[in-house]
Amino acid sequence: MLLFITNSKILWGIWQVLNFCVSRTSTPLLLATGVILLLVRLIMILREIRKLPPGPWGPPVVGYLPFLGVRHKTFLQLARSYGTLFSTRLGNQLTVVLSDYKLIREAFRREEFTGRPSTPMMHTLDGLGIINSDGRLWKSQRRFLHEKLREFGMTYMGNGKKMMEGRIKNEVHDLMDNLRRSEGSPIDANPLFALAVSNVICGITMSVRFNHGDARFERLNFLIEEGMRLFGEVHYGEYIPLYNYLPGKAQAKEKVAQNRAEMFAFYQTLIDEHRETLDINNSRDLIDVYLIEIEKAKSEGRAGELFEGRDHELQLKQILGDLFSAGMETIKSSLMWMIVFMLRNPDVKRRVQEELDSVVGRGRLPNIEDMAHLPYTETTILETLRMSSIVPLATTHSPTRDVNLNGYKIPAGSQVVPLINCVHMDPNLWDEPKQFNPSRFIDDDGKIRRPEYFMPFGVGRRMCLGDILARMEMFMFFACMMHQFDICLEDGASLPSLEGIVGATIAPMSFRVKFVPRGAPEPPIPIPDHPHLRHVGAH
Ligand code: HEM
Repeated sequence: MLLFITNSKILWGIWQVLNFCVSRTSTPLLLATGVILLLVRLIMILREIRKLPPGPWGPPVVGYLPFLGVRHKTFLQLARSYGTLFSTRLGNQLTVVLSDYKLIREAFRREEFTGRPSTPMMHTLDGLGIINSDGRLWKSQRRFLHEKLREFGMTYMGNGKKMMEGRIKNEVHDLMDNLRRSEGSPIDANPLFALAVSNVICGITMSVRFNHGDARFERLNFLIEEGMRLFGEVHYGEYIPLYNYLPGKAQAKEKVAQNRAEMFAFYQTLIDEHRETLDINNSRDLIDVYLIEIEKAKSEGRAGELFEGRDHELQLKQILGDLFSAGMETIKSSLMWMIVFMLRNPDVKRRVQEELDSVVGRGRLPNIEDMAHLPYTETTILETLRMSSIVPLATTHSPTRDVNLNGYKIPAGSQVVPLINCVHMDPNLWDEPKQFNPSRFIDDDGKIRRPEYFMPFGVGRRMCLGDILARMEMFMFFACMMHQFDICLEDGASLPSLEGIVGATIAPMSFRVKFVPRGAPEPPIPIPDHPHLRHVGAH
């Protein structure tokens, strides 16, 4: 049945042939011709299907969509039944799921897998930015951002590293102060971590820093959270376009667009302010870098080619949005998971604190230089990333042409997802994968080892662009928090759940925690602001 519906063009052709025959021939001959044609077509379609990876197929139109539930969990179950490369149809989208790390690596290092699927949501975003763009625009933007972000300190080397450490330290100090203000009473730490992490990425991209309680920051966060919720509401429309025309769904989609417009208006104000004070020989942040690039292209007469002919400022605004959403939620969720795992594993917590006390001492805060001497602290972060797999399906890839993978055909335009949570919990790769054990990342001579099946940042050509920043940030926030505070539950409270909330990332469910200062409180160390950083809002 599914085959007949999905091949309506063929049916139409057959119908035409039959009509033609009716007018010229007798009924039995007509029927025989029709049946033969249908059988031939059926065989051709079945042959095509046999080339696809195996997998479950659902009813016509909706496919496996009604049985999907929580995607990464359902895919994990299906991988157990159908193997490490399976496919299924979700609405009108063929989805291919990879859960073998070698296969994921093999696929994602190939140019053909750098495409993004063409879905209604992608159309809303207009293929702009970095995360949802593909083809030449993505390639040029990836190269450009890679180079420019290194200049802003997303590197482990040289002055850039120092500059980035300075920025992060500012936010670490602020966060420590805010946590200390709670005076050891139970709090929901989520908003404080969100603020600190946002300030790092907003500093790099727009020279903006928000203070606690800032209305603009709260609005931005609200828009992002509402965006996620609305995206969930219209999610089925990604697979069945007609779904978005159901009552209520069109409004949700409209609201997504309105929210995006409001965020873009915020970015536009900052772009305009930057343009007024632009010094083309000295870029303060990523907005300046883009404005200088635009000016340069204009003066060299190649403005029309810049960003593959797309609107320059729209592209810049989408880049700002992409980096804010990619760089904020991921790190905040990871840090919140670190707190969860520390509460659930007091022995690990104690060992991290012992290591910090013996290597760093109590007289100063940890810094990036200490990272190399704190293997247990670092591997506690790695183990958190492994167990939480906060981006379990990475971002969806889509082959730009029909490709062959492991003997199967992966058609152009299909959706290809890596099942990172499956790789991270595979008992054939990890000893007792459900146990929280940072030492698994430390080899016999005490060195940290990152096996190739550890892939929290994805792999290949579209691997995370912010992994260096993420590692630095997570280390600084986590090490300083553990150095300064004992993390405890309020009396009688149960341990926070390992079940996460599925949104853009998998974040821990809300919980309250006490930050009890350890030893003498650290005197605040004044660190000069980045010269261009603007403070927004009231303390
Ligand atoms: C714990 C923190 C983070 C994790 C776990 C993480 C994970 C990921 C993953 C799994 C992908 C998709 C890879 C793929 O599709 O194959 C990705 C893409 C991306 N990430 Fe991250 N990320 C983190 C932090 C950051 C930060 C701080 C930034 C900001 C600079 C960032 C920027 C990006 C961008 C721009 C992409 C898209 C790259 C592209 O499409 O070419 N990420 N990240």
